[in-house]
Amino acid sequence: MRALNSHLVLIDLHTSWHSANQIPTSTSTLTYLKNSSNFISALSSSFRRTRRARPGIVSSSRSAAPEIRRPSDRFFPGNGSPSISPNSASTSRSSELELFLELLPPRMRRELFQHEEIGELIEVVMDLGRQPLARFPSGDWVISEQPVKHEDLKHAISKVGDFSDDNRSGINNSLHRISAIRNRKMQIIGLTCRVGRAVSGSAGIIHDLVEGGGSILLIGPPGVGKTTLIRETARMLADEHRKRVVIVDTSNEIGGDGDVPHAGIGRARRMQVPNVHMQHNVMIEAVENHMPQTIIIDEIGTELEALAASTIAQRGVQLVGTAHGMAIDSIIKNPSLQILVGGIESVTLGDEEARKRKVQKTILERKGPPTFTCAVEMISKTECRVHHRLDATVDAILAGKSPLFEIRHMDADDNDSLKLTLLPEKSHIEESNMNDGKDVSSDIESDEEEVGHPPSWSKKQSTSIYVKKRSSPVCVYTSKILDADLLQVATVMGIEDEIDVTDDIGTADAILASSSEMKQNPWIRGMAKFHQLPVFVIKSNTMAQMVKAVRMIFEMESFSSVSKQPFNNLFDIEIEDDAPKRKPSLEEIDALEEVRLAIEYIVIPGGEPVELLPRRSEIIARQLELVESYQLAAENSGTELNPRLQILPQRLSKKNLPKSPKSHSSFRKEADSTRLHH
Ligand SMILES: Nc1ncnc2c1ncn2[C@@H]1O[C@H](COP(=O)(O)OP(=O)(O)OP(=O)(O)O)[C@@H](O)[C@H]1O
Repeated sequence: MRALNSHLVLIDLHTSWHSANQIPTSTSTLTYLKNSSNFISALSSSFRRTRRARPGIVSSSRSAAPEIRRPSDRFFPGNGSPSISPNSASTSRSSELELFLELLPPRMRRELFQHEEIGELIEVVMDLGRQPLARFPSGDWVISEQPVKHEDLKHAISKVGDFSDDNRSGINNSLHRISAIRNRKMQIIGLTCRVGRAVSGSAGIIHDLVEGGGSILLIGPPGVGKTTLIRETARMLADEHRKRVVIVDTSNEIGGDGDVPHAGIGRARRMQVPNVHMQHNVMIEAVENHMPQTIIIDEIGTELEALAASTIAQRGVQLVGTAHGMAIDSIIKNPSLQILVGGIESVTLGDEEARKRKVQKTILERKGPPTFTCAVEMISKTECRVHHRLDATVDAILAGKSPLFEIRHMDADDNDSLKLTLLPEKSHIEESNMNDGKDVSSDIESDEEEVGHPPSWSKKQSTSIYVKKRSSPVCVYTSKILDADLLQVATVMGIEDEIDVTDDIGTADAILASSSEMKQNPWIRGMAKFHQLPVFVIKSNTMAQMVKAVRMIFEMESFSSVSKQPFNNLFDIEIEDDAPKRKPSLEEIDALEEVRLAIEYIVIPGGEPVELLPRRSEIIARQLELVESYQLAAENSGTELNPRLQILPQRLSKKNLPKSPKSHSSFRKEADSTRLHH
C-alpha cells in the first residue's frame, strides 16, 4: 500500500515539476521509485536537481515558483529567525533529512516536499486531531489540511527509539530529536520532531573564546541554535585543537541517537546519561574517570547541575555549557542557576558607606567567582552578544549599570565571515550627542588653569580626542589596575574630587589599562574604538606610571576643550617608563629605589615626610625628577657640601610650589651648579 501511494505521489509531483522545469523523467526511473525505500532519496535528489536548475527559487520570494503549490494561504506569521542559506546543506545532511521525513506518513511527506525551504526545515509538530505543522526559519506552515490521526503518531513512534524520562527520543545515526506530549494516561498524543544538523563552521562566531581556554556559558531561547553551536565547538576542540573533549549528552542530542556517536562531534567522546536526574552525576564522573580537558554540556537547568558545573570549573577543566534564557539577567534571576554567575547575596551597608557609594542601604552583590569566564547571549543563529568578563557583567547588572559586551554577526551564507560589531546602547548615543563644544570649552579652560601642564602629546594628536562635558569628575575605566591605587594617586595629586573610577565603560572618559592586559584582551581596543575613548597604557602598575597617566588624562581633557576638536581615530597612549635614557649606575639605581620606596610606602600612604640619605648632587637631581613625577614636593635638608633630599607629603603644583630657595627648580640649579663644579 505504501508503494502504491508513493507511486501516485511521484506522478503528481513529476507532472508539476515537469511542466515547470522541463526535467524529463524516464519510465525506468518511475519503476525504480515504486520501491518505497528509494522513494525519499529519489524525491530529494529530484528536488535538489530542480533547485539547482532554477537557483532563483531557492532564496527568492515564494512567487518566483508558480508551479509549486503556494503555501501562502496556510502560512502562519514568521518567528523572526533569519533564513539560513540552503547552500550549506550537504549530501549527508539531505540523507539525514530523509531519515527524518520517514517519520511522517506519506501524505504529509509529499506535501512537505513541495515546500521550497525543505532544506531549512526546523521542526514538524504533530498534535492529535490538529493539522500538522512544519516550522521553517521564515515561519510555521500547515503541512496538510487533514488533522493528525492516531495512526500518524504510531507511524512516527515506530520509527524512533524509546522515549526517556524527559520524553525525548531520537533516530539512530542521526541528530534529530523527537519529543513527546502525553495525556494523563501517559499515552502519546503529540510529537515535536526537530531536525538536527551538524553545521560545520557554526562555531566560528566564538572561535577565539573557545581557543582562549576559558569556560563559556551559552545562553539563548529554545531553538536559537545552542546545541548546534556546542556540537561544532566540541568537534573543533577535539579535531582542530587536539583536546580531550567529553560531551555529557543528556538527551543524545549533541552526539545523536545510538551507541556510536554522530560524525558531527568529530573525535570528541560522548557520555550518555541514563536519565535526566543523573546528569550532574555523569558530569562529575566525566571529570573523575576520563581526564577531560574540556567538558561540553547542554542545558544546565537544575541546581544540582549548576553545582556540578561549578565543581568542574574549580578542577580546572574548561567547561562549555548552555542554559535557557534570553540574557544573563535571566540566569541571575533564576535561584537554581545563580551559582553559575557566582551566586548573589544582599548586603546592608552602613549609612556612611551607602552615602559614599551613592547607593541605597541594601544592595545586591556577587558572592564569589562565576563558574564561567565569559558568556555568550545568542540572539539568533548568526548573531550573539559576547560578555568577555562574566564577573564584570554580573557586577554591572547588579549595580544597575549597563554591562560591557560585544556584538558579533556571522554572515549566514558564509560561515567564515565573522563581523564583530560594537553596537551602542541608546543611552550611550544620547550621552555622546549631548557633548557639544560650547559647553565644554568654558569648563575646561578653568580646568587647564588648575592642572597647569602643557598639552604635549595632545598637540601632536589633536584630532583624536574625545570631548566630554566636564562639570563632573573625569571617569576612568580601569582594566587590571586596582581602583584603590588609582584613587590613592588622585588623592596624592590633590585631584580626588576631579577623578572617578567607573566600571561602566559607557560613562567613561578614558580607559587606563596595563600593557599585559592589552596584550591578553585585544577586545579592549575594540571597545575603546567603539566608545571613542583613548586608552592609556601603563607598562607596570607603579604609582609613578599611574601619576603620569592621570596627568596625561587631564592634559587630554584640558586640551580637548580648548581646541574643540572632534574625536575620531583614537589610539593607545603608552605611558613611557621613567627609565633613564642611559644606563644608570648602581648608586643611581639604589638612590632611585630609595625614593620609590619612601614615596610608595611612607609619604603617600602615611602622609609623612621622609629624609633620604645624603647623595652626590647629580644623583639628587635624578631623585628630584622622580619625586616630581609623583607630583610631590621636596627640599634639600642637607648642607651644600653634603646635600640630601627630604620628600614632603605635599602636592607639587603651581599654587603650592615651595618658595624655599632650597627646593625644586632652585634646588635643581644648585644641583646643576654643583655638578658643574665636579
Ligand atoms: N547555524 C545553523 N544553520 C542552520 N541551521 C541551524 C543552525 N543552528 C541551528 N540550526 C537548526 O535550528 C534548529 C534548532 O537548533 P538547536 O537544536 O541547536 O537549538 P537549541 O537552541 O539547542 O534549542 P533547544 O534549546 O530547544 O534545545 C535545528 O533544526 C538546527 O538544525
